Amino acid sequence: MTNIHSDKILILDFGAQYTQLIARRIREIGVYCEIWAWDHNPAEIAAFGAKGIILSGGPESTTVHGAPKAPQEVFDSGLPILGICYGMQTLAAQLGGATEAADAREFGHACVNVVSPDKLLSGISDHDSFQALDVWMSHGDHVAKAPPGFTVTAVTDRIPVAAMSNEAKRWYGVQFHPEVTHTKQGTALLKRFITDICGCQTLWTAAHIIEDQIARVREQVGKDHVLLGLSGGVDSSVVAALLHRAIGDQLTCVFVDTGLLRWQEGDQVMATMAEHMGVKVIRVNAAERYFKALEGVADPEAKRKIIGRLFVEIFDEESAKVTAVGNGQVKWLAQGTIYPDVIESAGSKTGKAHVIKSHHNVGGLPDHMKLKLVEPLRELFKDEVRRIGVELGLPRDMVYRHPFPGPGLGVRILGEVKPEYAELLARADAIFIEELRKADLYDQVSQAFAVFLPVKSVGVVGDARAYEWVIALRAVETIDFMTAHWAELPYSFLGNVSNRIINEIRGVSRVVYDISGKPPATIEWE
Ligand SMILES: Nc1ncnc2c1ncn2[C@@H]1O[C@H](COP(=O)(O)OP(=O)(O)OP(=O)(O)O)[C@@H](O)[C@H]1O
Ligand SMILES: O=c1[nH]c(=O)c2[nH+]cn([C@@H]3O[C@H](COP(=O)(O)O)[C@@H](O)[C@H]3O)c2[nH]1
Ligand SMILES: NC(=O)CC[C@H](N)C(=O)O
Ligand SMILES: [Mg+2]
Repeated sequence: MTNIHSDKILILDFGAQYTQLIARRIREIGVYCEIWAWDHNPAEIAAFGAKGIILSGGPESTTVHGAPKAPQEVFDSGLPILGICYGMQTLAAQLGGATEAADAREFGHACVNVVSPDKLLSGISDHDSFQALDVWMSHGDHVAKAPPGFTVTAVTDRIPVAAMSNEAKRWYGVQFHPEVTHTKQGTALLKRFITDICGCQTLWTAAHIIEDQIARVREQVGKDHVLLGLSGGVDSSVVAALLHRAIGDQLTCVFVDTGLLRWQEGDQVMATMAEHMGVKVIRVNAAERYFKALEGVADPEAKRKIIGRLFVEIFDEESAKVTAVGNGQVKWLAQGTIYPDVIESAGSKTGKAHVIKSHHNVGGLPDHMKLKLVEPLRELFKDEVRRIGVELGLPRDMVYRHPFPGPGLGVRILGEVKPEYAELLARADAIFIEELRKADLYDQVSQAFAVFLPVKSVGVVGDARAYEWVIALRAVETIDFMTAHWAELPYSFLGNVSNRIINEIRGVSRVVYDISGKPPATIEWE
């Protein structure tokens, strides 16, 4: 980002899936921050002028020889340090404590008992009668012994050190993840660290981010014409509004009907766009092309790559047809890529995270693209994007729509994609969404959809044997889509949806409900 007048926090990234989330929380609190790889040139640390340093989590293990370490400059800086998960483990390992890999793994919710409140933890609790925190954990290793000079400030019933600190040095460590929303007091803890311990002022706001991005886009594209992949979803609609404001008629949008969209979505998207956006949109009907390219392909990553490649091919073709405004050339492809797309595809700037799945708009991009990318939301999260959308004046319905992945039904039909499966799934999905709206549950879940399982199961329909497909329903509650709870929808509601799907859609004999959290499951099935 551009130079701004704000106190700063430096995050050193050890490759956690959640590193960007730490940055997000800090920006939400109103403080500017940057993420650097843990092995970034340490000589730059002092010059950066941070008021505090956060060491992120990460997939490596400090118990293995050659594990990543915080550079000595971090300790020499005299700044407050907060180690999170791996970050705390490396503090322990580097400062004379001990870590071990044991069976006491913790994934998901844990209750942390505060045994010796310090400046970070004092007065923060989820319970009235004793001081304890409901937190989110994701670790296999743990700190077995705090280093000299450190006090163990919290424990769980599974691990001996859930938090520790050396208050004289202002060095803190937590095994849990304060940055994820499922750690209830997480933001309070981070705020405590950033404002009370590091002494930062909270002046970095959402309006700043819009201004900053508009300035950056103008600088980046100059007088060139930009083509935007517009899906009708939240992210690309917000990009459309942002670019419209930044570069006006130097923008043309392309909406691709992949045949893998929600039921009758193509028409709806075109209607909404014409009504609200006031930008030029070209619709490309490409269903046959997608089905043909996906024929016989069952592997999720392979499917994602094919879908991504076709998107880019189509954008490339369309760019040749556009009558460009400005200096007469389409040079840029804009996309509504947001941070979760990037991090799960291991495209993070620091390159330390592991691949979870290749989002079509990130991992799926071919090496030699004719167009260059403009992705103003690339470092932001969904709720930040929504706030920006509201600030830019987009309609509420559009901004609060459930997200829909670019590969669409392509990753919700497990295994090989066939047109008949897509139709059946789109219809089942439409029933589920319609019922959610009717029951006033749509806004209470963050994302809901149906999944097609290529599994046949026996049923009895009108006294006759049926041997048909299975539909899974998925609904989750989440703020940032990085972690999620399955939604506890009422049984009667689920029963009703199941009845409708089985009765109204020929070829489905069974409906199941997905009760997996993220982690370990992802939101989409592929
Ligand atoms: N059918 C499509 N036509 C054109 N571009 C698309 C299409 N689907 C996805 N894209 C591009 O890929 C990007 C990523 O898709 P993604 O689904 O994550 O975002 P979105 O559709 O804009 O928002 P949402 O997450 O709310 O669905 C989009 O922002 C858009 O640029
Ligand atoms: O545009 C997209 N292209 C993709 O390839 C893709 N894969 C997942 N998603 C959406 O991202 C969020 C997190 O999903 P996962 O937990 O399945 O990774 C959820 O909201 C998913 O719907 C995608 N969006
Ligand atoms: N999330 C983390 O930082 C995990 C740290 C380390 N890899 C462990 O499993 O304990
Ligand atoms: Mg989408």
